[in-house]
Amino acid sequence: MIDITNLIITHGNKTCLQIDALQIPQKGAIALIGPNGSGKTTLIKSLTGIQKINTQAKLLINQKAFADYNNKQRAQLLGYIPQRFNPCWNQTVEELLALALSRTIASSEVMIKACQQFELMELLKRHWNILSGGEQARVLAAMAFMGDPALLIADEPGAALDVKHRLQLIEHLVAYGKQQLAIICLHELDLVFRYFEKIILLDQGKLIFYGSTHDLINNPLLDQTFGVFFKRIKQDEGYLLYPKLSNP
Ligand SMILES: Nc1ncnc2c1ncn2[C@@H]1O[C@H](COP(=O)(O)OP(=O)(O)OP(=O)(O)O)[C@@H](O)[C@H]1O
Repeated sequence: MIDITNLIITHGNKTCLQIDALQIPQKGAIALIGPNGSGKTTLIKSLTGIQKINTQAKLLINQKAFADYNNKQRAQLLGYIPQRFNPCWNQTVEELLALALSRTIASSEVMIKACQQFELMELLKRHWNILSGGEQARVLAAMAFMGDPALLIADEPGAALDVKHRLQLIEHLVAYGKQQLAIICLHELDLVFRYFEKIILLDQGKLIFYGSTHDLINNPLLDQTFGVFFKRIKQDEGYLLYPKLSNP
């Protein structure tokens, strides 16, 4: 479903992202991880068409470059939960959801379902700029899910959420990956190794691992990349990672 070759993103003389080849199938929930500045958001911006890519690169989503889709097709193709969002003016939650709905072919029932799913009913008349960070994150998630996109991308969607809403959102995203493709950038490695079956690991702009969580968990690459020593604690549902700065 996603086919990337020769992707190089530079800013000034710094190469911020270089991916020689990466193919991702059309279903699954994939965690995108890496230290600060490793290129995760740059990859997400490349996938969502926000970042201009080099002319030699091939970046295809369902065999077509993002630029070759029209606006309506893009809305059905892609749902995006950004790290930060500022609406053009200070709209209400209801207006924002209606705007997102108008870009899809979904019925208004889908909007009601999204409101229930993300506990937005009480917030519908509230304006964006008075919402808390976590409330804003739930609105963005609802907007992205409503179109039932083939590809759902989330950039640190749980960062502002309390523990319950964070788990709910991660579970929605992972469940979404059973039918469609969801790529989620996150720093909470415990959640990664508990919920996700596949991982993309970036370091200093390079793709250094793409594969199963099972293959990465005991790989020293994980410790080297993050510059810490992880104690891996096996749980029924996955692994808890306990990081230390020095080798115990
Ligand atoms: N417009 C830009 N101009 C210059 N440098 C940029 C620009 N955008 C990104 N970078 C640099 O590219 C590198 C990768 O940035 P990116 O935001 O993709 O990292 P990240 O992995 O998402 O980091 P974080 O975990 O901190 O969010 C960083 O060193 C960043 O400073």
